Amino acid sequence: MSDQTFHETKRLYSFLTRDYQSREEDNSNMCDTTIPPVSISDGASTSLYNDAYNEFNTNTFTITPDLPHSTESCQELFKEVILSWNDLTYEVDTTVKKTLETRTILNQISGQVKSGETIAIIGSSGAGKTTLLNALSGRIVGGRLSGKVLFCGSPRHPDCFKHATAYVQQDDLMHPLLTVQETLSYAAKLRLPNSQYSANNKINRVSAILQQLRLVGVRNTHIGNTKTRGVSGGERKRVSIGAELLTDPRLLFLDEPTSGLDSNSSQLVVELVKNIARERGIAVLMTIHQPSARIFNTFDKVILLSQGHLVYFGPTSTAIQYFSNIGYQCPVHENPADYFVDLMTLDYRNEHTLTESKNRVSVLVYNYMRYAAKRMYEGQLDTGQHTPNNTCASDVSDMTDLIPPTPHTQTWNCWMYEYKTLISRDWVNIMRNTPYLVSQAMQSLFTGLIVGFMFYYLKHDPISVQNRMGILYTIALNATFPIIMPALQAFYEERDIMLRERSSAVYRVTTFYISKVTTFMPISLACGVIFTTSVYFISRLTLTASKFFTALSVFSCLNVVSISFMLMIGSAIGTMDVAFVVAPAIVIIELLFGGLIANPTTITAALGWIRWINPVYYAYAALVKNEFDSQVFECTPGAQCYTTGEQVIEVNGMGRFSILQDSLFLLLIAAVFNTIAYALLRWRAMPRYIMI
Ligand SMILES: Nc1ncnc2c1ncn2[C@@H]1O[C@H](COP(=O)(O)OP(=O)(O)OP(=O)(O)O)[C@@H](O)[C@H]1O
Repeated sequence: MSDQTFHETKRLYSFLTRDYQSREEDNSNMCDTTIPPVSISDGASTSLYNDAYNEFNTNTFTITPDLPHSTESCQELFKEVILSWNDLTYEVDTTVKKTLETRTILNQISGQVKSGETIAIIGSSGAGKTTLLNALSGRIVGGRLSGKVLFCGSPRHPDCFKHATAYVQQDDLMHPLLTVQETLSYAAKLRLPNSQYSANNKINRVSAILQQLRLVGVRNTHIGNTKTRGVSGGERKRVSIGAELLTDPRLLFLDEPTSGLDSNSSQLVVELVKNIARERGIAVLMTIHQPSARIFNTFDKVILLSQGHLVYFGPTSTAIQYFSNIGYQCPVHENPADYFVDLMTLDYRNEHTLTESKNRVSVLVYNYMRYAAKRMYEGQLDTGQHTPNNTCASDVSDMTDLIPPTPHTQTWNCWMYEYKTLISRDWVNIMRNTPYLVSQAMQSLFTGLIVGFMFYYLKHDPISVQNRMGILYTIALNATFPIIMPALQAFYEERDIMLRERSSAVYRVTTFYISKVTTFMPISLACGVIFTTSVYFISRLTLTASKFFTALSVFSCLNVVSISFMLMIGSAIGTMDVAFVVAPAIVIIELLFGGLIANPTTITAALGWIRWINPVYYAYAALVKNEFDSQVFECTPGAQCYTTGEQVIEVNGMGRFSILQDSLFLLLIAAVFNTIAYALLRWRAMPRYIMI
């Protein structure tokens, strides 16, 4: 079918599917043939178009309408419409051969989902399934989205919509070291408002979800990931779904919930979701790539998409009949889903197959437009424009005793409760991360012993001056790379979970940020104490209580700066790969200008200022002052060497500030880094979704 035919078909469809009232007003125009039949040299398609046009005018459609006849179907009519969408179109700008082109990803998609209904969005890869799901769930970023989406009959309010709906992402981002029960319990603590749920209520809800999703047998098994063995893929998916169901959403979106699962697990996931949706009156919309025949038949309705166009939207039970009516009879032993997807897929093997498949898709799209227009004309296809009585305010508590009287008015729990829950979750996670803890402790002890014995038993001769400076610089260095890099990796994993949880407004950014600071700092400080103590005692740096504890305090300040720096990099940079290049590059500059490699007083003015913003310089200067203050060195008379520690401090350009001032500068830098990190994290967690 040519582009022109398609365009004309769309015009007709737009006209036919327009709001009933306005169409009534336009009917006279229709009789006056305002939209004339097109004449395009595209045989089959043109003829179909003209047939449809004439059919519409004479009202002699041949497609049998699938009116509900059974009792169950009649009940359908009384279900409330949770979400309806009309003429949903999504366009993005793409650059093709240096020219900017507009690409239409979704093309005038209309439909609706009712309470208790499970609808699958099916199509080949690139058909626009995820885009449609994102558009309906209010998670589209960038591009232009137009059309109308109504939630319970009203335009969506971002906050209310977020709290009343749930989205299960394709990747199950969860803490791998928590058990299934802990994962759900923490989700319940964070997501359910204390004003409506007591601690016991929350425990009961978790138990109910475990039972409903058949997770009781694995309740004490760790979630796991690619590195640690845990529950199976299907169980992990059910945990993800369970965490979302805890809040009793009115509408549940699932992006490819069966991807990566075997057919039995997929079947179980879909069936459980459908049963829970029915029981609780939740409307479910999910994308699915190529479901098995059994799974396909589980869905109440299907949305078949091809190249961003609607090919069929209606009951699963009538899909085969529909396709048969338009000339595509599904073979008896073939999986209908496979058959439909094959029909809707463009065949790129050669030019001939491509043209053929394009024509077929155009015909399918066109036929659906015709079918939809007729159904709408007869008042059977509700695109959700007429839902005046839908307020979604109906109390669904009679469906299950688990649902509280007002399930959708989530309010934030108090700051302290949220913080305590997050910190407790973090500590459980970190304490179970034995490889991380052991490697951090061993690294500190091992390098501490190596450095200590390298400079074993320092004397007070001129050579010991250089060794002392080397050892102090190593202490400063140890508070940079070994602290920043492992923490950065751990932070990225946490950050991704936070961004997912924040997209459902589970907790505040502040509580997340402070909980991270209070988790990472103690561990790095403990490692710092192990390292500094080993070095001090073995190498015999000046061993007085005051000098030792001062060195420990300076080291701790630099640790705090390093953790703040790590948080800033982790918040600023989108991906861990880039962060792992940027962070070391900056730390190397800090070390270069730290005061040992080049005397800071001799560095050119153009670069000399770097030391004033360099935490390593302040830490090293403080450690040098602490060690060399009041020291006397044995210097052979007539030889050129230091006789006092003060000379060392002065000559090496470390005497500008006192130890206290250096420490305060370190804390100031940490405060600046934390402020930037928090602002960036907030910005990153800010929703940029287009919601219509
Ligand atoms: N923001 C965007 N900019 C450019 N192209 C986009 C954008 N969003 C989606 N697309 C394109 O739109 C098409 C549909 O994407 P979508 O992810 O919805 O497909 P899908 O049906 O979910 O495919 P799959 O099953 O492979 O995930 C793809 O070709 C994709 O590249």
